[in-house]
Amino acid sequence: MTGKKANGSCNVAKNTSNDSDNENRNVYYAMEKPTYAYDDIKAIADYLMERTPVRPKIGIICGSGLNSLADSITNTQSFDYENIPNFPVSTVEGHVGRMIFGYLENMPVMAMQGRFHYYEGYPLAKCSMPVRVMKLMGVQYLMATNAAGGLNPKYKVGDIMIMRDHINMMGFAGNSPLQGPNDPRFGPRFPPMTNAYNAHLISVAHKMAKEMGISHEVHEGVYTCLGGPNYETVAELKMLRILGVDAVGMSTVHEVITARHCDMTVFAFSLITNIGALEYDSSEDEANHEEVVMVGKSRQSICGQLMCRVIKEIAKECQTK
Ligand SMILES: O=P(O)(O)O[C@H]1O[C@H](CO)[C@@H](O)[C@H]1O
Ligand code: HPA
Repeated sequence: MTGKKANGSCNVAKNTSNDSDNENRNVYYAMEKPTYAYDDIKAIADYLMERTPVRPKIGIICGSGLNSLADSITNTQSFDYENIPNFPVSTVEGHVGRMIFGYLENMPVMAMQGRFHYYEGYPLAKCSMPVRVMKLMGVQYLMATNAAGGLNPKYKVGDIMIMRDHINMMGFAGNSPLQGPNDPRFGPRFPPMTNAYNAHLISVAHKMAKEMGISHEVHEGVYTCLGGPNYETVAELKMLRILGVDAVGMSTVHEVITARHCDMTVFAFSLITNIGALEYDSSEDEANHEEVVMVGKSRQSICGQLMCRVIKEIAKECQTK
C-alpha cells in the first residue's frame, strides 16, 4: 500500500497487473468521492491476515453502546482502526474503534467494535468497506447489530427487533454503497435484495429467544436507515410508520447491501433504545445519544447472549455440513 494517505484517502493509484484493473482504478479515482478499489481492500485484508492466525467465518458489527458483544470472544487479537492502514476511524461515542479476532462458540470470528456512519462524513461505500474486508478474509455470515428508535407501538425500550427487512431510504435518494463501477470479484452489478435477511437464522433467533424466556421482548420487523445525524421530526416518523417501518436508525442498511452483494448470509437485529415521538406533546423524551448508549450498555448482556446462541447454532450446522 504505497502512495496513499492515511484513513482511506486513496487518491494515488499504484501499478496494477492488467489494463482492466487500471481502467477501473481510473474511474474510482476520478469520482468526486474516492472509494476503495479491490486491491485497496485486499491490502487491508492481507495486512490483517498476516497478523492474526484466525480465519473468520463470522463477521460481527457492534452497534452503539453494544461494544461488549465482543467481550465473550476468546483467544483474541485486536487492532485499533487507527493502526490499520487505510482504515477509517470511528468518531462516534459508544463506538470503540477496534477490530477483534478470536473464537465465539468455537467459531472463528471477527468483530467490529464500532462502525462508520454517513453523517461522520464517510461515503456509504467507505462506511461498508469493512464488510468487503471481511469477505476477503473468508467471512460467510454477517451478524450486524444497531441501536434504533422504535416506531411500532408494540415496542418498548430495551426490546430487540430481529431485522426481517429494510427500506433503503438513502437508496431512494440515489445514494448506495454499490454506486460507481461494479467489481464482479465482489458481486453482480444488480444484486437482488428479496432475501436480504436469512429466514432460517431469523427462525433460529426466535427459537433461542424462547429458550432464553425473552420472546415477549423480541420482535421481527422492518428497519430503515436515514442519513442523520439529527433525529427525526414527528412528521418524518409518522411518514416512516405509514411506510411500514418498525425501527429507525442511521446504519446497517448499507452494510447489509454490501454483504448481500458479495453473497454473505446476513442476520441482524436492532436494540430499541428509545421510542420515536409520533406526537408533538408526546410523553417520550426527545431522542438523545446518551440515552441510546446507556440503554445499549444496559442490554448488551442479553443481546450478546442471543447472538452467541445463534452463532452456536451456526457452528452446529457447519459441523454437520
Ligand atoms: O446504528 P448504530 O451504530 O448502532 O447507532 C445508532 O445510534 C446513533 C444515534 O444515537 C446513530 O449512529 C444510530 O445509527
Ligand atoms: N433515530 C435514528 N437513529 C437512532 C435512533 C432514532 O430514534 N435511536 C438510535 N439510533
